[in-house]
Amino acid sequence: MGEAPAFIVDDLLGDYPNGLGLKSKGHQTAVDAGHKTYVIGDTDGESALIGVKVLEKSTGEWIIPAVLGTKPQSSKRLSALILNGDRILILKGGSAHDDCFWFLEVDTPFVREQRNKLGTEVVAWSRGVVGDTKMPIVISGPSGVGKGTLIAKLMKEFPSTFGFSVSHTTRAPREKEQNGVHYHFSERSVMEKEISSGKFLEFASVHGNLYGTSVEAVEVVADAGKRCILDIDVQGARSVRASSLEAIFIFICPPSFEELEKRLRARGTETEEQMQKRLRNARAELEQGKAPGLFDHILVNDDLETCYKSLKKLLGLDQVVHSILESAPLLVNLPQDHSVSKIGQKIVIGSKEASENRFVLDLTSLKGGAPGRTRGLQMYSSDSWSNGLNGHI
Ligand SMILES: Nc1ncnc2c1ncn2[C@@H]1O[C@H](COP(=O)(O)OP(=O)(O)OP(=O)(O)O)[C@@H](O)[C@H]1O
Ligand SMILES: Nc1nc2c(ncn2[C@@H]2O[C@H](COP(=O)(O)O)[C@@H](O)[C@H]2O)c(=O)[nH]1
Repeated sequence: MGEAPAFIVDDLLGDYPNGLGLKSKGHQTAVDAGHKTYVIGDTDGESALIGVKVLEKSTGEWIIPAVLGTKPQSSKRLSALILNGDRILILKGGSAHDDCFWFLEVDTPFVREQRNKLGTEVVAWSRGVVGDTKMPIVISGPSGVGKGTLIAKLMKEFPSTFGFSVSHTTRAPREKEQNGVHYHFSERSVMEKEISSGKFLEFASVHGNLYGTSVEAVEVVADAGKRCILDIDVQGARSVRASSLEAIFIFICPPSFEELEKRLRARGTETEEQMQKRLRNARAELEQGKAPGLFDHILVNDDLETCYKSLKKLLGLDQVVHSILESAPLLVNLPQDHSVSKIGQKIVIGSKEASENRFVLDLTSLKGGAPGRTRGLQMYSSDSWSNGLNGHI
């Protein structure tokens, strides 16, 4: 719990009631959700990032919540509205199309889970991505099976489609491994501290070292408009499966245990002792990989090209791609001074300067959310909507 600040919410806000259950005053906005009021914006007058304070209305107490996810940069004109009682849509006036829609999750399953875990008030940011970016892909399997090789082929053939989630690890870098590219190489004490502060989507002790996927690692890929690939062990896959991140889970098997050992030896990156440890763990992982409900697909990596072809097939990469024009989403920057009104799952956004410029933000097909990005937002001009092209009110 924070100290009561030297202001009350009505002093901060109140000039711009807009009929949406929110009040905003330029750099700040306030939204009611149940018995709490969320004050969002320039809350300390100093930070370049959007801050959040929570007023518990029944007690009049102010709470400074733990804020998860990448925080948005502040904006001079913020609008906000509550959706389904569990998340707040924030519109950042004067921002580019890839930075103007954000969701502050206040009571989603992820936030509730983190609230229980951290024992404190929690909110989580998730940037809204316009268009149909597909859900992340988790690739798992024993050490040496060829996960990295398959992922490298995919990234090489489809560089603008896929992005790699760069994990953190306490293991020492191998020759040719670059910090920030293959892994974020970390000190154990630092990584443990970051784990307890909620920075990681999942983490596990693997072959004697800590490995983990930060929320940011997944968000960076979504922000680049790419589909995220995670190369993680079976424990990590289980944690992601239990988390709120929707993903497709693929397990890679070797054709035989002998072949797995041969590949690991031929790679020549491990000492004999480490290799024995990895091979011991591989037996357990191969058993766990078959656990019902954990993996959506199992691929045997015998002949590399055949396995790669199967991987592409299950990711739908062998299908005819729609024309770019057909699938390209409408991307517009948000005017600084804008009006917002909500009709069902559709948000009508108008420009105060050019009244003919009105757009509809359609939230009907939202996917994902914190941790990670909120995908599936659709934008179209209000003309195409009123002409009946995009469904009825
Ligand atoms: N189908 C295959 N046939 C023969 N060799 C392969 C095949 N796939 C990968 N390899 C080789 O096996 C070795 C291990 O592959 P890779 O490093 O991709 O495994 P990995 O699953 O990512 O391992 P780790 O989990 O330890 O990172 C590499 O030397 C790679 O070139
Ligand atoms: N649970 C997680 N496992 C991870 C992560 N990053 C990598 N891994 C797995 O660790 C082993 C060993 O990798 P190596 O690079 O040391 O050979 C392998 O199975 C990876 O899939 C992670 O973030 N979380």
